[in-house]
Amino acid sequence: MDPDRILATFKILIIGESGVGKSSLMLRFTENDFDSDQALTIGVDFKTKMLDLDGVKVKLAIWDTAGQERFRTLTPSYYRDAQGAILVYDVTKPDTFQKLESWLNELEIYGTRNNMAKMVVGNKIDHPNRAIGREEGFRFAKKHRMMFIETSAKTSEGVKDAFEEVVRKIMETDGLWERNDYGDGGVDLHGNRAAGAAGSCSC
Ligand SMILES: Nc1nc2c(ncn2[C@@H]2O[C@H](COP(=O)(O)OP(=O)(O)OP(=O)(O)O)[C@@H](O)[C@H]2O)c(=O)[nH]1
Repeated sequence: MDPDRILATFKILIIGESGVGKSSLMLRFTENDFDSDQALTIGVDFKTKMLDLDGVKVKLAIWDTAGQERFRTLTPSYYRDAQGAILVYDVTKPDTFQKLESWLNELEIYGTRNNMAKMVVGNKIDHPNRAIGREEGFRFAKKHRMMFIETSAKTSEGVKDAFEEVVRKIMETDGLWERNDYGDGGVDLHGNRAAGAAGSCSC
């Protein structure tokens, strides 16, 4: 098999309250960058990234939505067909942790795949004003049968692991994903051209 072939494309959502660092996590993961003045998201933004995981290439389409209600549109289409979701809270802001329950509800209402891989992420652990302990985050995730990790988009701690664990979980879940179809000519229609490319969704 051609080692450059992309096995599959996975859609991963990032959800959570405004300001928790969703766009920053996406920027850190896709471009290894951080902006301390990151602008808030209006509507939806997405980026793609190629990932080589244990010798297998997959393409990730990462969707980042506005945390602020008034900038949230297109909700059902945002959730449609997603195989993975990252639910983010800010470890310095207890209200963002408490709101996780309603984000989880939204995921259950609009998600179209019931065995979606879900990861709870406590972000901003570099910050001195931590208010939610690691154990608390872990307990919430365990209660809802989700994975858990703490991160800092600023220092990059945990960010790669968060995305990679979601991808691993998707890959090991039967029926959650399909192989890319290259047709009989073996031409990679989705191929490396898209690697690392970024774009905005106008759908
Ligand atoms: N110290 C610290 N600041 C962070 C971290 N992640 C994000 N920030 C900052 O927190 C602020 C909000 O980050 P965003 O990435 O815009 O948050 P968001 O969740 O996408 O917000 P919305 O677009 O409104 O939904 C920005 O000023 C970021 O620079 C982090 O890990 N540590």
